[in-house]
Amino acid sequence: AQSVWGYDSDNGPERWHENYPLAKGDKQSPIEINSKEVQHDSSLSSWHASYDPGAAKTILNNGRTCRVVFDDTFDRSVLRGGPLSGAYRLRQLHLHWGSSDQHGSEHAIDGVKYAAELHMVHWNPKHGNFAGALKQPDGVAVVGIFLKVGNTPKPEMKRILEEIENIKTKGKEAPFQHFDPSILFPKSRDYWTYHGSFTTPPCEECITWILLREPIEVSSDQMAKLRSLSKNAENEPMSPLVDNWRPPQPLKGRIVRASFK
Ligand SMILES: CC[C@H](C)CCC(=O)Nc1ccc(S(N)(=O)=O)cc1
Ligand SMILES: [Zn+2]
Repeated sequence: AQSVWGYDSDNGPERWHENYPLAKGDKQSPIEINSKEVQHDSSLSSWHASYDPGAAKTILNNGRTCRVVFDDTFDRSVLRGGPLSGAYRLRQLHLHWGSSDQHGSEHAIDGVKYAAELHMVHWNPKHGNFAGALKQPDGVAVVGIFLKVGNTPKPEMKRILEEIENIKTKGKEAPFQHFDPSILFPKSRDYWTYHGSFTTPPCEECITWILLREPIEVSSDQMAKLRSLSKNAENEPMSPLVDNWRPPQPLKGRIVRASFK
């Protein structure tokens, strides 16, 4: 029987469409960004995040990623501006990473893959709730931040990585409070934006992607910490949680706009 979707050969991205037909849609994510084909759009305004550190609730390992969950029951932590109209509520953030520093990001820029990619997931409250928002083309907005291995690692990542000890195996969850995720943003607000999908099943095409051009730096040790997470539950055989990324999908004529020249 088809096991639940994942990133292994028997349940990975090449087979998702068997249970999730949207995976073969024509607005799928991630994509390969080719700078030469990007259109600079001077009408794109800058985006603004106003997050309440008190909205952070818990951090969990769901066997596929490490996710921080926020209180999104009212307009408490919101993203606005850029390609968006209205305020989108921050719901969760999570990461995708590789088995080595040379790969792990989902989007690629001119063939360059980063060691990891952090996603901050927001939804449009005009659609009532998250489940309703993912049925709408303007339902969800995800800010993507690339993580690059370098020698001036960003101390702000430490808070998330320190919690990893407490959520080593699938199903583990720990309190994660008083955290403002905007400390993770790089200096530059330059971004690319395009319309796409969840990069995991059910692959709904409801996402306005806002990909930040400037990566944040992490150390190789920090990446090793991320790779010490397991996709198995506590009493199951050890299986490292690595390579939880979907490869780039066909652009199918979509335009990628840049906020910068
Ligand atoms: C039932 C709908 C959905 C499974 C609820 C869970 C969820 O939030 N999924 C999700 C969110 C973000 C991304 S990504 N990687 O940022 O494109 C991928 C999947
Ligand atoms: Zn993601």
